[in-house]
Amino acid sequence: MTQNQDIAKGLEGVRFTESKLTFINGQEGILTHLGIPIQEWAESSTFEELSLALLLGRLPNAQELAEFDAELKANREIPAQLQDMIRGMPQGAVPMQALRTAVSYLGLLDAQSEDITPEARRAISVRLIAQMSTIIAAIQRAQSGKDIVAPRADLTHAGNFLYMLNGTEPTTEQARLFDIALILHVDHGMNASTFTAIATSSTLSDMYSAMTSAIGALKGPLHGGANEQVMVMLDEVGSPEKAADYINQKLDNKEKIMGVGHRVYKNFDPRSRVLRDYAALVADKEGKSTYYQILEQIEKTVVERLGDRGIYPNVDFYSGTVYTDLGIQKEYFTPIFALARISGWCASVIEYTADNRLLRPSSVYTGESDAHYVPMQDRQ
Ligand SMILES: CC(=O)SCCNC(=O)CCNC(=O)[C@H](O)C(C)(C)COP(=O)(O)OP(=O)(O)OC[C@H]1O[C@@H](n2cnc3c(N)ncnc32)[C@H](O)[C@@H]1OP(=O)(O)O
Ligand SMILES: O=C([O-])CC(=O)C(=O)O
Repeated sequence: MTQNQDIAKGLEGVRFTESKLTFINGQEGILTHLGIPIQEWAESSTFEELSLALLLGRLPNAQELAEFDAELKANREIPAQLQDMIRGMPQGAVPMQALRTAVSYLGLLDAQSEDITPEARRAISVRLIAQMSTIIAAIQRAQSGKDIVAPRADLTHAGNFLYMLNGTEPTTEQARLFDIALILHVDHGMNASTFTAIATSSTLSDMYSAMTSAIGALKGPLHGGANEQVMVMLDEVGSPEKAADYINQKLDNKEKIMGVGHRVYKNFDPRSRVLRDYAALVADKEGKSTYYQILEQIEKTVVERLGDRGIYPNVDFYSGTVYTDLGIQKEYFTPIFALARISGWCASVIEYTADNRLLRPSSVYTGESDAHYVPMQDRQ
C-alpha cells in the first residue's frame, strides 16, 4: 500500500522550527551568527565570546563576557572518577567513541544532570563547554600512554586545550589560530548533529543525553568525520602532482571526495575560505607543506569537474592542515569539531526547548496491506 504523499528524503529543505542563532545562504556562500558574518567573528572575536553570544542570543557586554570566561575557567577540571575511567579505556579506542562514552559518564557524575529547567540547562552547558576540552585532551594523553595534564586557568580556552594536549604552552599565534578554527566550527544551523541534539531534548530528555546523541551524529564521515577522512585521502595521494589523477579516477568510479560538497552550500563554504587563508599563511611561513599543496591541486580539480554542479570544498577540507600544523593527530580532528560545536548544540537545545515540541516526523508506508498472521508450521 503506497500513500500518495511527497517525501522530503533526508528532510532536505524542511523547516521544522525558527532560530535566531545562525543564518546560511547556501547559493551565495553566506554564513552569519546573530546576523554577524562568520568572517567578522573569526577576525575579531573568540570562542568564548561566540559561545556566550549564542547562549544569550545577543552580543555580551564586557562584564558578562568576563563572568562567563571566569565560569568556564572555574569549571575546567573533570572529576577524578572520569579521569580514572578515561585511563581505563581500551588502548586504540576510537577517539569519538571514547568522547561519547566520557560525556555520558560525566552526566552520571553530575548531580544536576536530570534537571531540565532552563537555568539547569544553562549551568550544565557551561560545564560541558569547559570540560569537553579537558576530556578530549585527557583521552589523547591516556591513549598515548602519557599523564593527563591538568587545566590551567591563566590560558584562553584554545590555548589551554593545546597546553593540555601537548603538555607545553602554545605560542600566542598558535593559540589564536586554534581559537579561529574553533570559532569557525561553533554552529551551523540545523546540521545533522544539532538536529539530533534537538530531537533528543524534544522528548524532554536531559542535556547529557542530547550531547551524547549529537556526538554520535557528528562522528559519521558524511558530517564531522569527513575532516579525518580528508587527511587519509591526502596520505593516499602522497604528492601534489598525483592529485588530479587521483581525484579524476575517484570521480570516474563514482566515489565521493571527502571534504567537498554540502547539503546547503552550492558554492564555496565561507568557513573553508577562511581556513584556506590561514592554512596558506601558516604554510607560507613554514614553507608550503605537502598537505597544503595537495589540497590546492584537489580543490582545482574538484572545482573544474564538479563546480558547475555546486560541489565545492566545505569546512572539513582545510581544517586538518591547520590542526596538523598545530601538531594534532588526525584521529582527534573530529573530537575537536565537537569541542567547538558543543556550544552550538547547547545553545540550540536551549533555544528549541524554550518553546518545545516533540520531534516526530512520518514516513510513507510501502509495506504489505491486508496481511494475516501465518502459524510457523504453515510458512515456506
Ligand atoms: C561539517 C559537515 O558536515 S560538511 C560535510 C562533510 N561531509 C563530506 O565532506 C563528505 C563528502 N560529501 C558528501 O558526501 C555530500 O556532499 C554531503 C553528504 C555532505 C551532502 O550531499 P547531499 O546534499 O546529500 O548530496 P548528495 O550526496 O545526494 O549528492 C548529490 C550529487 O552530488 C554528488 N556529490 C556530492 N558530494 C560529492 C562528493 N563529495 N564527491 C563527489 N560527488 C559528490 C553525488 O554523488 C550526487 O551525484 P548524482 O546526482 O550523480 O548521484
Ligand atoms: O550544515 C551541515 O549540514 C554540515 C556543516 O557544515 C556543519 O555542521 O558545520
